[in-house]
Amino acid sequence: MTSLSEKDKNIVQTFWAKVAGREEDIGCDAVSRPFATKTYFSHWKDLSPGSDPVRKHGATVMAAVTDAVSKIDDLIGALLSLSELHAFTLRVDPANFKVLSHNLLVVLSTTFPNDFTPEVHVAIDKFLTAVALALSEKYR
Ligand code: HEM
Repeated sequence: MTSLSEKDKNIVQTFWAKVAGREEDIGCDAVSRPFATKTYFSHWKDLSPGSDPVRKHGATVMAAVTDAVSKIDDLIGALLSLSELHAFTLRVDPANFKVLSHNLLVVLSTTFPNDFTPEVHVAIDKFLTAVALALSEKYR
């Protein structure tokens, strides 16, 4: 398991306080960026970047990530039911978690150019990797 140091955890939690209230915009932007969306979301009426369902889903994903920040000491436990959902019900290829993590990093860095220092970049990257790993738990 990727280990987040106490320092990493503090950096993630401090940075995430700035994200609060902007989850919908950030999530919408991150899931709008081209990735394997079409494969899994073909049942949606409008898949275009920024469409209502994309915006709503962006907010849902970000709410889950924000929740994970508050449970940073037990990410596997916190994300177990979501891992089950993605593995067994949605059958999402876990490789996509990495793509979404990267998209989120890009959006966070451009949304908060001054706060996204190299130190923050490393801590958030480690955190999102740990989230992706926790979401992959039920695939094994
Ligand atoms: C940080 C990574 C992710 C988090 C935290 C996350 C979180 C969530 C949450 C909270 C839901 C709603 C669950 C519910 O309705 O009970 C959801 C649904 C879903 N997720 Fe994820 N997800 C992530 C990554 C992905 C990726 C990478 C894909 C596929 C490329 C994906 C595909 C889906 C699909 C297809 C649904 C159902 C959407 C619908 O039809 O309404 N997720 N996810």
